[in-house]
Parts: sequence; C-alpha cells; structure tokens
Amino acid sequence: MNVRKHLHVTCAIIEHDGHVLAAQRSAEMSLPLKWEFPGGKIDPGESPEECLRRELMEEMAIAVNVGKKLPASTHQYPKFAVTLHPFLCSIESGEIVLHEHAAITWLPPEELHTLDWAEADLPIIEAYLEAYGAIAR
Ligand SMILES: Nc1nc2c([nH]c(=O)n2[C@@H]2O[C@H](COP(=O)(O)OP(=O)(O)OP(=O)(O)O)[C@@H](O)[C@H]2O)c(=O)[nH]1
Repeated sequence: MNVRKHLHVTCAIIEHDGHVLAAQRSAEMSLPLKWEFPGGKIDPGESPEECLRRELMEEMAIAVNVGKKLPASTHQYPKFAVTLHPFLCSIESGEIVLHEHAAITWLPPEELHTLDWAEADLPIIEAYLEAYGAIAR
C-alpha cells in the first residue's frame, strides 16, 4: 500500500493586462524559493473554487473571480505527490499584500518559463500557453 502523502492543491493563473501573476515561495516553506501559482490545499468539504478564493484572501488579501478550469496535473516529488487543479482567475477586488510569499512578479505568458518553477507547475504552464498564451496578450 502506498501511504505516501498525496495533496490536492488548487492554483490560480491570475491574468491582468496581458500579464500573469507568479509567486515565489518563501525560504521557510516546502520547495523553498520556487515559483508557483498561488493557491493551496483543498480542505475537506470545500470545492476547488471555494478553496482558491479562501487561499488568495489568506495569502494575498485579494478576492478573485474564478474562471475556466485547466486540466489537473499530478507530480510525484521525492516526499509527496501533488495534484494541481489550475483555474484562470482575475482580481475582483483588493490590493495584493503578501502574507506568505517572498515575492511576486507579473510576466507576459511567453516569459513564464524564465522563472525557477516548482516542478509540478511545468505541465500546467505548457497547457496554459498552448490554450491561452496567444490570446492572453
Ligand atoms: N499553491 C501552490 N502549491 C504548489 C504549486 N506547485 C506545487 O508543487 N505546489 C505544492 O503544493 C503544496 C501546496 O500546499 P500549500 O500551499 O497549502 O502548502 P503549504 O504552504 O501549506 O506547504 P507546507 O505546509 O507543505 O510548507 C505545497 O507542497 C507546494 O509545494 C503551485 O503552483 N501552487
């Protein structure tokens, strides 16, 4: 039996003015200083959309509109597996205040690959660029 940890995590691809938000994990978090899409673990009884809205409020003090779902992606890290559930999002209200992340940056889609991403995010970036990269600009 595989008793290793398997997390289900939502993540927000937040678009604004042709740019996409990337967030850098802090030195104290797991996968320190890697870049990711903000979000987090889905709580029991919570929908992925509810999870995203809760996490974005907790992590960045913004309310987001949760839009289209992209295909989920599963990745096995050495110590745990994660299934990422990505959604296109936009900011509904609020100014970003970082409560957990070390930094954020807004990048045009074609420059997303220049960051040092958490490995689980790479297929998501690829799928996003394929589906939306051209029209996001
Ligand atoms: N939010 C988010 N998490 C991601 C992404 N990619 C990725 O591998 N993850 C992993 O999925 C998990 C997300 O859970 P979380 O955001 O609630 O993690 P956390 O800060 O509580 O982590 P920790 O308690 O393990 O340090 C982390 O282990 C994180 O490394 C991503 O794009 N966004």
